[in-house]
Amino acid sequence: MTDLDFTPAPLDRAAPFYVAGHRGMVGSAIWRKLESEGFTNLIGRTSSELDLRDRHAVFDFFADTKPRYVALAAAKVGGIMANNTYPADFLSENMQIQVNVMDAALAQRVERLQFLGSSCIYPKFAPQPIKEDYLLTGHLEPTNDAYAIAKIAGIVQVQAVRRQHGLPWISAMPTNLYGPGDNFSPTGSHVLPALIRRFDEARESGATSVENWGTGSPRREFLHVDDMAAAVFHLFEHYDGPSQVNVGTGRDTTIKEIAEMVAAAVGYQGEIAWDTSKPDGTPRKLLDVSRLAESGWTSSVDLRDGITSTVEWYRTNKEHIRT
Ligand SMILES: NC(=O)C1=CN([C@@H]2O[C@H](COP(=O)(O)OP(=O)(O)OC[C@H]3O[C@@H](n4cnc5c(N)ncnc54)[C@H](OP(=O)(O)O)[C@@H]3O)[C@@H](O)[C@H]2O)C=CC1
Ligand SMILES: C[C@H]1O[C@H](OP(=O)(O)OP(=O)(O)OC[C@H]2O[C@@H](n3cnc4c(=O)[nH]c(N)nc43)[C@H](O)[C@@H]2O)[C@@H](O)[C@@H](O)C1=O
Repeated sequence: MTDLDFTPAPLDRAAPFYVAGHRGMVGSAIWRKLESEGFTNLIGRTSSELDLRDRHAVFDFFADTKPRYVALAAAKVGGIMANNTYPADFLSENMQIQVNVMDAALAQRVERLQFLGSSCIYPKFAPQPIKEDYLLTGHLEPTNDAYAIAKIAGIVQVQAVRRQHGLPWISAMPTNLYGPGDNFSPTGSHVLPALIRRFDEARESGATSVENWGTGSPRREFLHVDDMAAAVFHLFEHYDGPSQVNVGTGRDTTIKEIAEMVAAAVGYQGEIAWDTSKPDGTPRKLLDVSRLAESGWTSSVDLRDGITSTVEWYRTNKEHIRT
């Protein structure tokens, strides 16, 4: 694949910048980051104002607002159980959202677009740490194959637009994320918010045992969402290439260790048990983040500090969170 005649440069702070999914955990963090960088023309729509599955509405929206930059952080998102239970929804809704947004952005010749995928695009048993080049070299993890296929299609759409239309769009592949604005639904969420809520409720009720899913032995890499937003902004200004870029910390930990960190952060002192009838998912997915580091960015939020501040955020906001 040939590269484009384009050198990344500072973005124009006054240009219209659409953050798709600006109320979600990642989109809201990107919005905060852009505000702090001085952007004055941010555009956001909730899903009830603009359903991104509605192709005509999306084309009208892009024609009206004519964004120059787009961060595509709108998606149907969930943890291992949600992905495993509703694969048809995860595939169909994500395909519709990303195809509509990218087609409408192409119609308006949007200058810079960044598509967000996920580390689950890589083969279940990929060598660790996982390099960008390992994409499509093996079978996917079955609990999230439908979601992963939609995300892989998004990467290929970005590459195809670059090749056919010469627009310098890019893709970022985040590892597991957490932080303020997360989804704390007991059945639909990812592991960190699920455990924060479960352990905090156990501490409040005086429960002596808490049961988590799987064996606790899988390893995961966790990145704070403020770091993610900083990486997205960095890539807009410093990266241009057809390959997706991994975004993570380069360090992972077992789910058992995560449970112990969360228990300590919330002050829960009872037993930690494991329901091995629930799926473990992929055994390990540690990203190789050297491409991102070479472009000049590394993460900064320490995991224990990030968990502590997320527990504080949860306690302050638990009356209003998504359940
Ligand atoms: N959370 C994680 O651990 C990870 C996330 N990612 C990726 O990051 C991106 C953002 O995820 P995250 O912020 O966690 O997810 P959230 O669920 O927090 O946010 C998703 C956002 O997408 C919007 N959205 C969903 N469906 C539609 C629709 N039909 N029309 C319009 N908007 C819609 C929602 O809008 P509204 O609130 O208005 O309904 C919401 O703001 C996704 O692409 C995800 O795949 C990647 C790796 C890990
Ligand atoms: C970001 C990523 O998110 C999902 O994949 P995942 O990495 O498996 O993420 P998870 O956070 O759901 O689980 C991580 C691990 O933790 C264990 N676990 C224990 N107890 C709970 C628990 O209570 N909830 C959850 N969700 N997991 C739990 C769980 O069994 C697993 O071993 C996919 O949607 C995928 O598509 C994707 O992109």
